[in-house]
Amino acid sequence: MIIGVPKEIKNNENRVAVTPAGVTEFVKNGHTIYVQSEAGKGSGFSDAQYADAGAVILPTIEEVYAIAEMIVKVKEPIASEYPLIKENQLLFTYFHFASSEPLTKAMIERKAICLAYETVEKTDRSLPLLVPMSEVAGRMAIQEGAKYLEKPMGGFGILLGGVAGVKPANVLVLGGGIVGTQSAKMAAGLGANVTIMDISLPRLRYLEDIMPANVDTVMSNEYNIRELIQSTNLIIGGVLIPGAKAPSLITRDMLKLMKPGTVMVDVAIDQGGCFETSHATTHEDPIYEVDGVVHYCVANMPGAVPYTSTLALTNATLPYAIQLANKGWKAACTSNEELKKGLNVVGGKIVFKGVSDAWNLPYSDVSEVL
Ligand SMILES: NC(=O)C1=CN([C@@H]2O[C@H](COP(=O)(O)OP(=O)(O)OC[C@H]3O[C@@H](n4cnc5c(N)ncnc54)[C@H](O)[C@@H]3O)[C@@H](O)[C@H]2O)C=CC1
Ligand SMILES: CC(=O)C(=O)O
Ligand SMILES: [Mg+2]
Repeated sequence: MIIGVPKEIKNNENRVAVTPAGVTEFVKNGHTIYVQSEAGKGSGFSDAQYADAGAVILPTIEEVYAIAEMIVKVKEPIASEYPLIKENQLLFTYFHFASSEPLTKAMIERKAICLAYETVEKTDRSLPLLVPMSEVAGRMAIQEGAKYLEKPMGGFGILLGGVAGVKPANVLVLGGGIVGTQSAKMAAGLGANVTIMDISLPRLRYLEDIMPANVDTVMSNEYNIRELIQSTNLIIGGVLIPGAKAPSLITRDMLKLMKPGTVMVDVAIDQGGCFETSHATTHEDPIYEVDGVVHYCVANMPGAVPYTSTLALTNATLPYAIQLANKGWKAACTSNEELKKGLNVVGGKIVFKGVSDAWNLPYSDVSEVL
C-alpha cells in the first residue's frame, strides 16, 4: 500500500504519526511510505532519519495527499486539508467528530474512509489508541493547572501542595478514567487534597483502593458537584462517553459559586468539553476567563510535549496501521472488531451512532459499508 504522513498543521502540534522506526516496519511489510519534509522535526526526527529508514520525502502536503492510499496523521484534518482528501482515501487519525459539525460534513462530502483513533475499542471496552494521549494529557493537566493558579497568570494564587502551617489546594477531578487517574496521581503527589468523581461505582471502588490517602472518591451528580466546586481551586474535566459529545457537568450558573481565580482545565474539550462555558483554545492562547474563573481548553495538549507524546502514540498506533496496510481497511476491519469500532464516516455515510446523534444526521449500520 502507498502510505502518506503529512506534517501536522494544527496550532503548536509537534507530534508526528509515524517515526523512522515505524517507517522501517512499513517497508519491511512491503509498503511504500511518503513523509512530508519536516513532518518529524517537532518531535526530533530529521528528514535524513526518515530517508535512511526507507521513506520517500515529499516537499509539500499536497503531494502527500495526492499520492497516498492511506494517510496516517495525529490530529483531525484542518479546513485547508479538506480539498486534498480523495474519495475512498483511508484516513487513520484522531477525528473527534462529535465536537465539529464542519469536519463531519466535510468528511461526508469527501467520501473518505475515516477510521478514528479515539473509538478503536478492545473487548474490555478500553480505548487503546486514546489511552497513551490521555495519560499524557491527564498528567499535563495538573502542570498547566498549577501554572494558571499562580496570581500573575490570573489564578487564585495558591500552591497546590501548600506549605508547613498552610493548607494545600483542593483539586476536583471529574471522570475517573485514564485522564482522571493520571491527574489525581500527579495532584496527590504534589500534596494537594484531591477528589475524584465518576458515575461508575466499580471505578470509584477501584480508585479508592489504589489511590493515596489524600485522594477521596465521590459519586458524580449535580448536587455533589455544586457543593464541591465552592471549595475547589482546580477542576479537571476528564469525562468521556466514547465518540459522543461530552456532557456539560459544570453549567454557566455554577461559576458564580466558585472562588474567583479558580482554574478549570477541560481536557474533554476534544469531545466538545464538559463545562458549558468551554470553547477550544490553542497552546498559543490557552486560557480565557468567564465570571472570574480561568478556563484552559487546549484540544491537543500532548502536542506540547512531542518527545513523550509521539513515542507513546506511535507505540500504540503502529500495529493497527500495519494491519490496515497489509490487509486493506475492509478486510482489516472485518477481521478485527477493535478496528471496526474505529470506523466513523465511510464513503459519505456516518457509521458511528455518537456522531450521527451529535449532529442529527442520518446513521448507517457499519455492515452497510463492509
Ligand atoms: N485535550 C486533549 O489534548 C486530550 C483530550 N483527551 C480527552 O479526555 C477525555 C477523557 O479521556 P479518558 O480519560 O481516556 O476517558 P476514559 O473513558 O478512560 O474515562 C472517562 C471516565 O468518565 C466517566 N464519566 C462518564 N460520564 C461521567 C459523568 N457524568 N460524571 C463523572 N464521570 C463520568 C466514565 O465513567 C469514565 O470513567 C476524552 O474526551 C479524551 O478524548 C485525551 C487526550 C488528550
Ligand atoms: C486525544 C487528543 O485529543 C490528542 O491527543 O490530541
Ligand atoms: Mg482515600
